[in-house]
Amino acid sequence: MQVRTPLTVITGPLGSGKTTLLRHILDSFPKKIAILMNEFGEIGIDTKIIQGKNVQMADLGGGCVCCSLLGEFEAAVNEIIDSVDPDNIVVETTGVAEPDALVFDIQESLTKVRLDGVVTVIDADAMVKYPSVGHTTRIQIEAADTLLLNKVDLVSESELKAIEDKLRSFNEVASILHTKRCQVDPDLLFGIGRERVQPQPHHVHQLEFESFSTTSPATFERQCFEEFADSLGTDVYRAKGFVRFPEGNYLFNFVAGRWDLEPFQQEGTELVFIGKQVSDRKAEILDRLKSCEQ
Ligand SMILES: Nc1nc2c(ncn2[C@@H]2O[C@H](COP(=O)(O)OP(=O)(O)OP(=O)(O)O)[C@@H](O)[C@H]2O)c(=O)[nH]1
Repeated sequence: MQVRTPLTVITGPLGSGKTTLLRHILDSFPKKIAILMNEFGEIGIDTKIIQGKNVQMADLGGGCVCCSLLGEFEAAVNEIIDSVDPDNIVVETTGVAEPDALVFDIQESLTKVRLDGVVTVIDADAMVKYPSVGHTTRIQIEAADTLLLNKVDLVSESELKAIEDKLRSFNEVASILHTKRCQVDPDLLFGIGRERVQPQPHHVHQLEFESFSTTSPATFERQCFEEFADSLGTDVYRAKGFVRFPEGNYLFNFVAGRWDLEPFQQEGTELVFIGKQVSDRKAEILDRLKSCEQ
């Protein structure tokens, strides 16, 4: 009988640290890992961040793996097993995905894998800024075997305790690990051997978030771009991508009003903007960005 490949699902709200966790796993876990990514937004930014790390990748394209891509998902899983025979498969879902349907599908229909565990990354800073837990986040918390309470550097001890109590009220069994930049021993995430069975979900998933993207061959003036980033907070919840300044190329990440720039080898400028009614502000945001071109 063929041994089933263990599959781990990484889920969690937009910008909570899922890609940061993947990068950490790839740097620190000495196994042959294959990654499947599902992104929200037209350009696969995360795929490009992970590429080059000597890892086998499959990009599921735009959309939400929870509701529209299950057939494509199964085909990608089978192809990756047949072509590279990985020790572990890791699936990163988009921040807007509700993982219960995916978990059900893996447990019920996928014959070549077994669900090893679900890791949900939670943004402690966002939980303080937006304390009411939305429907999608709640499902992500409930599905978890491991809850990574991430970004602990941005909140106080008492805030952390309150968040932990809230997580516990939604999920009594998951282990809760506090992390900064998802620095966790990968052995704690793999080999879980999940036995909890997911009942078939019956949700109709309505996307709350919209996104748009832009690309540009231009070089941007850094100070102007930083002012542009400071101004994004009211319109955008999440933005990410690559931007070219005179001094080099950078990875730009914006989550809930905070942003950073990290030197990154990726030519050109391509950015994705995600927010609740972000399409209404598209023209204005792109005009402000264009004014920073050199
Ligand atoms: N201060 C702080 N920032 C963090 C921490 N972990 C991640 N970040 C930052 O949070 C931002 C988003 O991280 P990502 O790993 O891209 O988040 P994600 O969950 O993959 O985002 P989506 O795929 O868009 O949902 C980046 O700027 C990270 O550097 C942390 O523990 N502390």
